[in-house]
Amino acid sequence: MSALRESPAWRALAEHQPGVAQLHLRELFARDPDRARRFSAEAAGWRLDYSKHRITDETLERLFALARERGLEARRDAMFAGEKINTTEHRAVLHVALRAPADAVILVDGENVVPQVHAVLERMAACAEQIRAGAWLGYSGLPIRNIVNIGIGGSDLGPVMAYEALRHYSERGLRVRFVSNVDGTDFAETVRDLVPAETLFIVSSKTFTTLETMTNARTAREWLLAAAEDEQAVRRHFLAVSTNEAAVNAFGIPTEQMFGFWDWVGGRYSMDSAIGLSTMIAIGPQAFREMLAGFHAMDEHFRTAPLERNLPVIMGLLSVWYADFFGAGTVAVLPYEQYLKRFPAYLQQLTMESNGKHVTLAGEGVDYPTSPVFWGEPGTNGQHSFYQLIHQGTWLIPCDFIAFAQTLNPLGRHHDLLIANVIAQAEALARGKTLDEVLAEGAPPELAPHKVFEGNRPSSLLLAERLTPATLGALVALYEHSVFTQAAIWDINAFDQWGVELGKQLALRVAEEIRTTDAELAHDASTNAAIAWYREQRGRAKTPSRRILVLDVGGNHVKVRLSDGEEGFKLDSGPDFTPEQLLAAVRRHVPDEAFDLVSIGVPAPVVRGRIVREPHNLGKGWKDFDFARAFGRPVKLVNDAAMQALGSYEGGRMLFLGLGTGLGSTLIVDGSVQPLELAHMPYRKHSFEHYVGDRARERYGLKKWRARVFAVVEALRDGLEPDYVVLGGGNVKYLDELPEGVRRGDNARAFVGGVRLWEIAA
Ligand SMILES: O=P(O)(O)OC[C@H]1O[C@](O)(CO)[C@@H](O)[C@@H]1O
Repeated sequence: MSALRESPAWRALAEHQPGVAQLHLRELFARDPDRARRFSAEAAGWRLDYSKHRITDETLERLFALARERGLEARRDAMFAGEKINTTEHRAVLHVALRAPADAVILVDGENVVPQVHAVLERMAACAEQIRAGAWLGYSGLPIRNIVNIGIGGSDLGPVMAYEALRHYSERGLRVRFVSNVDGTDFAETVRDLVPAETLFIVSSKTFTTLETMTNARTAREWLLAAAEDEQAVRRHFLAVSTNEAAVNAFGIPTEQMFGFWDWVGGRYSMDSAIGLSTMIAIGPQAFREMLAGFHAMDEHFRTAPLERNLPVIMGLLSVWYADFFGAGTVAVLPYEQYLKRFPAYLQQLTMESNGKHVTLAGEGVDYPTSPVFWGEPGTNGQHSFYQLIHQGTWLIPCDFIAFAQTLNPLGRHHDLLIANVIAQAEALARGKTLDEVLAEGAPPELAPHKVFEGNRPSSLLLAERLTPATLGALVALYEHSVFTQAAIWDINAFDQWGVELGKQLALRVAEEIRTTDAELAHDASTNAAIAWYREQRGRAKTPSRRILVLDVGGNHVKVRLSDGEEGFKLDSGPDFTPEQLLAAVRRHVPDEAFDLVSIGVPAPVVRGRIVREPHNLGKGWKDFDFARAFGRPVKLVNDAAMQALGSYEGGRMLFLGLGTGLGSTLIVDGSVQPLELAHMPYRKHSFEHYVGDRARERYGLKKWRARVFAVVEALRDGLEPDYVVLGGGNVKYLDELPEGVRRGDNARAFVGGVRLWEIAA
């Protein structure tokens, strides 16, 4: 038998448990009207009501005795002193140093680490301010507006949770997203509507070797370079958070753009280190510091409060009580706060990667359950899902209810109802409903047993005034130290994670066996069969085909090109050209099986994929023509200028003017194409097109035409306030100079636009 099970305090608890197991919470409350007050404690803005637990004063005394016997206080002090308590990795465990005030002194190997922490925080703050002010520019000169954190585990869950939790305090002009899974869908869906020129990636990885993160980071690099076409762009669009400078540099991220942390910060304890850079960019340095202050307040409470009033200690001991003495295998975490929707997922790594261990610090097998499974969903959604089992199922599931007095989004009675629900759920779980009560309500006898609630289901109520950066920091620290307390009792190492290694190693081996399709398989029969199945399926599977036929229809020609073909070619069009002629010409030149999708740019106004007026410079029959039917393929129709514009687009708000037979015009705002038809709008004595179209150039001569183009650009720039203007179309070649700040488009970009039509909103 293990030393823990043989210890006097453990034995005392084991002897005491059957008596407590007989007691009902109804009875305990009835006996002691002061129970709620006596079994509540406060710290760092949080109030823990633990009166609805299946405990008596004696239980608590025995649990605190266990904590003392296991040397909890000494272990805690060793952590704060920077001792190498992560014995299997020979590391100190100092996430508490990440939130220590600047004048604190915490030594690791004789060196005070606090100044390093604050130096990194200052660099993070400078970077975050620059991005928030719109002063960090991407390769095309536009400000960064999208932040994508690439990381996994502790390099993802903390940042995601904190961003969601503190969204209310975030800069809404920035889009902050997270990619973690090696499943390509995660990356693809995350960047789907983002413009590379405005997107900054933060590659967050302590080791900078994690398979998932590095695979996603390389894909992000390719995605950026497909648009930027210049390696130099990587510097402007990538930051790194890591302890591995050499690997960061090898990726192409300079050291000035790397934010470091230290081996004494565990991944799941790192959301307040540089790993929180995305959080800081979202909420700003000041709010980030408030969050750190909240963490620190709870750290100080844990470090100094007597065990009997110490929130993390009480929570940790209760966890041990249920896991080891009631056989409760899980704990439900139920935040009644929508902003905390990712908190249960975050806690899963914190609790289970920390305390899901099977040997003691000395390497001996444990003969008692260690970490329970943590899970949960925000209230009230869970009530309409799994609460049934908590109320009437056969498992004992202690619950942590989390709620705030004030909502950040006051809306009618919503918050009163939310809080009424959390209070009522805790009451219902504790109290239950007896058979007599059910019958007294008039339930038919045969139905009565179904309506009985045993009650006596334990829960904690964690309450704070308001969700702020500080209360969030304190909440996370509360759970961190609760985890520490449990590990101290169980005599396990909460700071290593050897359990994730075997799967990683085997995945590498299997990946290689999939790649080299003929390598002999030497796993068990089931594993061999799964690999063989995938090899076969993979060989057969056709990547969903997306070969796009792009048709750029103009007044004189139609340019034709296939997305997987070589050079494009031209067909003749003209003032009598009809859609039927277009179809016939395409069929003559392009085999039907050569494409799956069609993009068509037409010199006519197109609204929501429909031609709304016949083109001026072509024949009749274009409006309402059913191209999808005629081609037998999905077709996207767009105005020809819009198609070229889409190909020239580099983010932000772009006005595109196409100088050709007529005047094409398109505005693209944040990737969304806004149809415009400015050509025939009144301008001076005629219309815009009258002054800058092909006929005007022929009639008035180049000099006048150029001056008029400049005047039209100016007028439209004043009216539409774009970030930049691109002048495209065939006639842009007649302009030697361009108005200031205007870029020259390239006709060939129409093809790119045609392909992009299938990627972004139009
Ligand atoms: O930050 P890294 O080194 O990419 O590691 C990510 C995660 O992988 C683990 O090492 C194992 O899952 C976690 O502890 C860690 O949070």
